[in-house]
Amino acid sequence: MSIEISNLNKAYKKHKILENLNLSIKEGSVFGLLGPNGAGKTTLVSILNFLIPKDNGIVKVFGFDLDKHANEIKSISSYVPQTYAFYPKLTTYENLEFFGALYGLKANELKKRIEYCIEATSLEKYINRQAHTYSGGLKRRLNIAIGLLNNPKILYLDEPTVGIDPQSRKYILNVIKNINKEKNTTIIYTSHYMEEVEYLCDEIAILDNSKIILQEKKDELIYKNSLIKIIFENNTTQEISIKEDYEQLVCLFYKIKQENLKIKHIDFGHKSLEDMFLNLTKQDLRD
Ligand SMILES: Nc1ncnc2c1ncn2[C@@H]1O[C@H](COP(=O)(O)OP(=O)(O)OP(=O)(O)O)[C@@H](O)[C@H]1O
Repeated sequence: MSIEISNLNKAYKKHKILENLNLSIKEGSVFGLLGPNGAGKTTLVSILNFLIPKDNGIVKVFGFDLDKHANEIKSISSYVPQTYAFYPKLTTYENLEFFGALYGLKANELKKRIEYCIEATSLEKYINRQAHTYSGGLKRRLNIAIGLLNNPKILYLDEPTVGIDPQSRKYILNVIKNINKEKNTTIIYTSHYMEEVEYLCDEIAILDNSKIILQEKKDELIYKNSLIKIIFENNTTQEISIKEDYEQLVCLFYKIKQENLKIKHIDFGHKSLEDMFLNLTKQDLRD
């Protein structure tokens, strides 16, 4: 396991943000952490990255205990925050040199790491341009490039595609997929873009009311929410959830046979992740 959390608690005064939270994340997975505004996603990721302390609970990262092995955990983790975390007056190369030096990387190794980070995020053309001149998509890619400098085994990405166009978003999602595939890096990905999470992640958890209310492999989630839509020749349609309405499905096929109903088209799909999310978390605003 890359992350094992048991009975994690965090509160601000009397406001409980995380309450007896349990979570396990497998090594090498791309893990989507979802939740409504204010659910506690950033709080959880911040605890895992030593930005804020937990109140109590046991947290292990690659077997290292958060309370006892901070240095070991920091050396294998990297956190890419929602905000831009680079110097706008520096170029890509200068930013990477600066942050690489902070990791203590020496000349030769630093050069190699910088080359890898530039290639992984396709920033070759921009290495000598000051970061403040970049588009939103390039800035996001530079943020990720900096996050790769320490060759992390676990990479936290907090809403890395906010405020950029669909082309840049797709590009960044593929960059993330490649990092995971090439290096088996565990990716913890928070986002409000459900279609992104569906495209990228192999496992999904939803945080709400200070607890994990769902954790499921994506394929399993899709299977459980499969829908069959039958359109009849008289243009009436019937949509049936295969898992929930099994009896209804059998009755329908019985009726089709008995009444010799003519089918124009059968569609097979699944509920969108957004529908599943709203179903579970309900529609009322949190913040
Ligand atoms: N320093 C703080 N003091 C008091 N309350 C805080 C503090 N930091 C966060 N909170 C509260 O903790 C809750 C969880 O916040 P957090 O930022 O972790 O949520 P989130 O799931 O990341 O939300 P979003 O999707 O909007 O980014 C919110 O209600 C927030 O107002």
